[in-house]
Amino acid sequence: MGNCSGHDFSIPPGKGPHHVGCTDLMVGHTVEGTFFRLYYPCQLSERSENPDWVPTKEYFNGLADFMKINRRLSERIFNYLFGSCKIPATWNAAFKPNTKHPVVIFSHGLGAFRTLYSAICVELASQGFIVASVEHRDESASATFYFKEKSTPEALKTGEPEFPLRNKQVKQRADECIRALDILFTVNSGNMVENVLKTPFDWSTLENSMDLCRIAVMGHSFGGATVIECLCKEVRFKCGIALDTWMFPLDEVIFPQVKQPIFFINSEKFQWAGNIFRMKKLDSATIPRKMITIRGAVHQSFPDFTFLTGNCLGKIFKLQGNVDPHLAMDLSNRASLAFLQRHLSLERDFNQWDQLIDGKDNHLIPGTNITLNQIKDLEN
Ligand SMILES: CCN(CC)CCN(C[C@]12C[C@](c3ccc(C(F)(F)F)cc3)(C1)C2)C(=O)Cn1c(SCc2ccc(F)cc2)nc(=O)c2c1C=CC2
Repeated sequence: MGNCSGHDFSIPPGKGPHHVGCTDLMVGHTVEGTFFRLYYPCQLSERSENPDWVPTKEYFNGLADFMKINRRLSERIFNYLFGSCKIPATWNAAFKPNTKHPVVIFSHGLGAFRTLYSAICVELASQGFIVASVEHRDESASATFYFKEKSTPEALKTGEPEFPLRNKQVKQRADECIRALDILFTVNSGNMVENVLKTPFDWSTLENSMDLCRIAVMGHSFGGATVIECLCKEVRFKCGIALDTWMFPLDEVIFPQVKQPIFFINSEKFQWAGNIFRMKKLDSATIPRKMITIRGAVHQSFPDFTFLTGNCLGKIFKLQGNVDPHLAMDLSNRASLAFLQRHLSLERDFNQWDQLIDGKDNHLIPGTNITLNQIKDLEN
């Protein structure tokens, strides 16, 4: 693994039995198109060219804008810190056609983009999943690109109420995840998809490779809200895993329409009573709804940044809590795999981590750290 910034901070490789490949697919030239990064079990290839973690420097500029920091200064800092960072996967490696693979669609958070959750996506692919990490064009990504000017620019104007924009965005995000799923269905049935990006990956090798009865949706923060919206709209998603979900964009009127199991995996530091109160509205006596909290974790414990700076910067930028980043990620990924085995009826050994779904671990809290009376104050 290459060094990211002088120190040896790199994104951990997958722990599963499969080598991991990754490639990009963009269908349609405009902002209405679909754009995602695919992580998949691949054949061992002698050339191990790993793709850059951040695809182009425009993304660093977008990130700077999102964080409201000066572009010139931050571009140099980001390049110094992360410019040489690689994703632990082989770019455009040949797909490994043997069994049918379960599928996960991943939705990034506000200000993020499709490559920032590769520790999660690579782990899932190494365990035999095909993962499509969508790049949203709802103006919630730090940056994205397409090849034709878009219709009308829109962002939150000062004084404008936030909910209507965020609710519109979460609906668009869900549509983009469903469009990505439709494209995977097309590929699986052997039909051609026109990839606007000229990547040397042969998509026809994915024909009949996906187990399209075993599909889950997963996301972080705004992406967690996108999970709930997706489950409501699309029954092909058999379950959802929502990482440190931001519930604000969701209209609670859809909650009774969500019939699939949901797993809320929260950080200890990000959550607050109002947000937990909304998650609890999805509690059900009949449908499996689970929640765990990772002790000492922060919001950034889920995206890749948590691995890429030392403790000092990690603490300053709140990219690391007071839990080891690798431990937090392992707990989240293993609990996720156990939940996916249970609700996609996989024949694997992920049930070895069933205890984590109930928060039975020193570094986990079953449910939430938010005390009930904090939530009760909101009830009346
Ligand atoms: C100025 C914007 N301000 C108001 C919204 C809050 C900005 N903010 C906290 C940040 C993202 C932060 C970040 C990244 C990266 C470095 C770096 F130094 F490592 F590069 C540092 C510092 C800045 C932590 C969040 O938005 C938190 N958050 C996120 S963070 C998703 C993300 C974004 C960019 C990434 F690179 C990685 C991950 N996703 C959500 O869906 C939601 C929220 C809040 C509510 C809903």
